[in-house]
Amino acid sequence: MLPFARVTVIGLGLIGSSIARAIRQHMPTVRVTGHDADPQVREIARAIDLADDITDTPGAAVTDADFVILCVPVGAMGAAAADIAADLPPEAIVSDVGSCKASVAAALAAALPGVAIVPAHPVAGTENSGPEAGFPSLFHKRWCIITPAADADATAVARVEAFWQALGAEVERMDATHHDLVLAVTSHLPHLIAYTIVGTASDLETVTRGEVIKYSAGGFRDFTRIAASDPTMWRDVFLSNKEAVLEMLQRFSEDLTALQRAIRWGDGDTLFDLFARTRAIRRSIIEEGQDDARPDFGRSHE
Ligand SMILES: NC(=O)c1ccc[n+]([C@@H]2O[C@H](COP(=O)([O-])OP(=O)(O)OC[C@H]3O[C@@H](n4cnc5c(N)ncnc54)[C@H](O)[C@@H]3O)[C@@H](O)[C@H]2O)c1
Ligand SMILES: O=C(O)C(=O)C[C@]1(C(=O)O)C=C[C@@H](O)C=C1
Repeated sequence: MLPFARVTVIGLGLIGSSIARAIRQHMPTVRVTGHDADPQVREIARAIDLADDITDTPGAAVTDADFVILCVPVGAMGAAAADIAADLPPEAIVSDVGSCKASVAAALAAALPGVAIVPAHPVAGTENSGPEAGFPSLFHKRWCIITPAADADATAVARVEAFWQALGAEVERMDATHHDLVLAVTSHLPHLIAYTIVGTASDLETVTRGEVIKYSAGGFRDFTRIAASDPTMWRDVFLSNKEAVLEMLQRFSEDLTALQRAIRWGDGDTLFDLFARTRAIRRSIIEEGQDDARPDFGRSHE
């Protein structure tokens, strides 16, 4: 049995449009309604036939929904939730896909008192944004972490879990604060490092823009992909997950200082031991099949 019959997606960018496409692929009888605050995005969504209906107002999108997923930047979650509050059917379940969970859970609870809220985070994405960047296999074999409050309705949680499993994801439940700490080191800090290194390289007088492009075939190129990620989304992530990111950044700075010292004092053993350990980590990730599902990594995305 399908977990939901009428799903509404608010925010039709990379993640929202991927969810709409994935529902079409995996649950074709489910009615999908979409809304985006940006009229241009709505126009594109209609042109590419992203959903059964694209509404001009958030209220009209949710009037008969049994499941609403907010797919807007984390800083806009509270406003997007407030926009649907008056028109939400009393039995509807609300979720989100935000990259940080504690701040979003607080914003949703404040805007939607009495509503069944089951926050989720599909740990899958790309550096691209907008309705045309999405693809239906984005969530295949990728983690989706759900972070229900301790007193959340068990049936609502099970239905949201079944929804993500139907889209091909592997679901794990986690406490929101723990999620934010884990993701600070596995996702947020790597983005901060990529933004920094690409910014630093382009600021250096000796590395002209031409040379950055010319010599970016190797490791630097991987950083430029991450550093091309959406500025609004990532500004919001760092402001929303401030405490956890600052804690991980402090730890990272200490480790970087230790490496700086090893280089200064010619301590090759320290460098070699770390690099051998990190190589093993990369290899175990590949062996576990947690490699990349993005279309530009050579997999089919239909
Ligand atoms: N991009 C990723 O890799 C990734 C992965 C997992 C989760 N997420 C999370 O998913 C969410 C969406 O990210 P995305 O990459 O799809 O971004 P995106 O920029 O591609 O799309 C966001 C869309 O939300 C719309 N929007 C903004 N405020 C709105 C509002 N108040 N009401 C309605 N629409 C509104 C924008 O017009 C835009 O079309 C974010 O919370 C992000 O943290 C992103
Ligand atoms: O692969 C990428 O481009 C991503 O940045 C995806 C990524 C990640 O850091 O893994 C980014 C943010 C999300 O919240 C989840 C996934």
